[in-house]
Amino acid sequence: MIEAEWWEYDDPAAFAEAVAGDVGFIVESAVEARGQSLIALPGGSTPRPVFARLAEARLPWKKTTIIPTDDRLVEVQSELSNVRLLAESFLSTGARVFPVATINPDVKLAGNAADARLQDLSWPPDLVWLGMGEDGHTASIFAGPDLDEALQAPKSRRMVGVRPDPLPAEAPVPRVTLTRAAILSARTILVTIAGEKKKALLEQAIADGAGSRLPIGRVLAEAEQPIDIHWCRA
Ligand SMILES: O=C(O)[C@H](O)[C@@H](O)[C@H](O)[C@H](O)COP(=O)(O)O
Repeated sequence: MIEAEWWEYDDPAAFAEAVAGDVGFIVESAVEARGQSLIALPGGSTPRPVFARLAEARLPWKKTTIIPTDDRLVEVQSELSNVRLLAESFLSTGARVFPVATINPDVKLAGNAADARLQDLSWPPDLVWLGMGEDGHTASIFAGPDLDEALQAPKSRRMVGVRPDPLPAEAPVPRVTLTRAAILSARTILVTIAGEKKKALLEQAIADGAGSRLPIGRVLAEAEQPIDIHWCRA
C-alpha cells in the first residue's frame, strides 16, 4: 500500500511557496549531512512557479546538482527541452544543471548514453520530484511499448530511452526517463499536481497500486518511503 501524505492548496502562490520550502529543506539537509545534494526535477508547467520561488531561496546551490527526471530528445535550445527550463531557472544560482538527453534516432542508445551520464553521479538522489499527466504518466514513463522496460529495469539502471506510442501531443518526441528503480531509490519522493481531474486520477492510482492501469500507480506501488503529494486546486 502506497503511503501518501496529501497537502492541498486553493491558492497557487501558497502551493508554490510550500513546495519551494520543502525542496529547499531537502537541499539544505542533504548538504548538511553529506556535503552535497542531488535533486531530480520534472518538466511540464505545474512546477514553473515553484522553480521561480526556489531559485530565489538562499540555499547551498554551489553544492547542488539538478537533473531532469526525464527529457525530450531535442536540441537544448528547443522549447520542448526540460533541461533548458532547468538551466534558465537555476544556472544563475550556481547549481550544476546536468543534461541527460542526446539527439539519437535510436532511443535505446540515447537511453544508454543518459544512463551512463547518470552513473557518474553520487547516487541516490536526495529528491525525485514527479508530475503526472492526464493519462497517468509520470516522468516519461507512459503506458505502451516501453512501460515494462521502465518498470522492470534493474536497480542499477538509472535511465532508459522511450518512444511513447502514441506520442504525447504536448511534446510528440522520444525521451529518456528515470526508471522506476531510480525513482524509488530517492531519499524523498514528492509529487505535484493541479486540478480536480488529476487529484481523482492520482487517488485512484494510489488505491489500485501495483494493479493500477496508470503508470504512476505502478511506479509508486513499490515505494518504501512515504510519498508527499502537493495538490493545487486551481
Ligand atoms: O517531461 C515532462 O513532460 C514531465 O516530466 C511530465 O511527466 C510532466 O510532469 C507531466 O506531464 C505533468 O505536466 P504538467 O505539470 O504540465 O501537467
